Amino acid sequence: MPLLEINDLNVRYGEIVALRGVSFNVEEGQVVTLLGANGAGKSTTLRAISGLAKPASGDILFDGKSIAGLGPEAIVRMGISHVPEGRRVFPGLTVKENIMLGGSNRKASKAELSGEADAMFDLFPDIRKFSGALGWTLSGGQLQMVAVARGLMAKPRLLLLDEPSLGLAPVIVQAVFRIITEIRLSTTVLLVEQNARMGLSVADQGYVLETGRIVLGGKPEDLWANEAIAAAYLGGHGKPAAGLAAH
Ligand SMILES: Nc1ncnc2c1ncn2[C@@H]1O[C@H](COP(=O)(O)OP(=O)(O)OP(=O)(O)O)[C@@H](O)[C@H]1O
Repeated sequence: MPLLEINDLNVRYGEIVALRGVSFNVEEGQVVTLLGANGAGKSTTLRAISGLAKPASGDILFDGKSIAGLGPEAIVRMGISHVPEGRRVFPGLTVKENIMLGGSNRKASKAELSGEADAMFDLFPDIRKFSGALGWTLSGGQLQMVAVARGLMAKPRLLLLDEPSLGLAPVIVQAVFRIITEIRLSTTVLLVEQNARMGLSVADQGYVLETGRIVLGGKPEDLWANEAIAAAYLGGHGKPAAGLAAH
């Protein structure tokens, strides 16, 4: 049984149809990457899974149980943690306190959460020096690491990661993706990325969304071989980008 099963999912924002008949599975232990241009529906897919967007129809099964329409708190308690785009951190708290907040869904004591947050800095050494600081100024990459560390504090069975590379310099993107390769050793990951090269480099399976529909899916090596993946990024004109073709 897949850990996550999405069947014929439709999501609307008022008149706007954001997802049309989206179906795919995520097997336990896999990294699955959703690719697609701006507005294709990638974030909406994650929002529907984590309970932030209500499906108009279709179903979402997690570990065999329907979670479609449940609220975000119930869903996080079941073991799904969502790291949204935008890396929101709370400026009135230290970096460590920001990370500890991610564990507030669990029954763990403050001391346990504190110990686990300290251990997170082994995975994210770049932000260790900010651990206890107030009034910190973090770079985009460091904010992203705080957001991912916070998501991991929920000890999720499934981590939803929305565009972790957005706006980051290439060297920082590589650091973030190195962390994903470590996370995947213990956690199933559903990743949204516009950076196809990076997104597929860590994936077992990839899907391309276009205007709310899955137009292509498969193993990374098969997707690379298909010009449609380039087309998805070039507005559907089918001209392969040099970077993609060179893979
Ligand atoms: N809160 C909202 N209200 C109305 N329409 C929305 C809302 N959020 C998203 N949409 C619309 O739903 C569609 C899918 O958006 P979504 O954010 O899921 O795409 P995306 O692939 O994640 O793109 P991006 O990378 O820009 O976030 C788009 O047409 C978008 O304009």
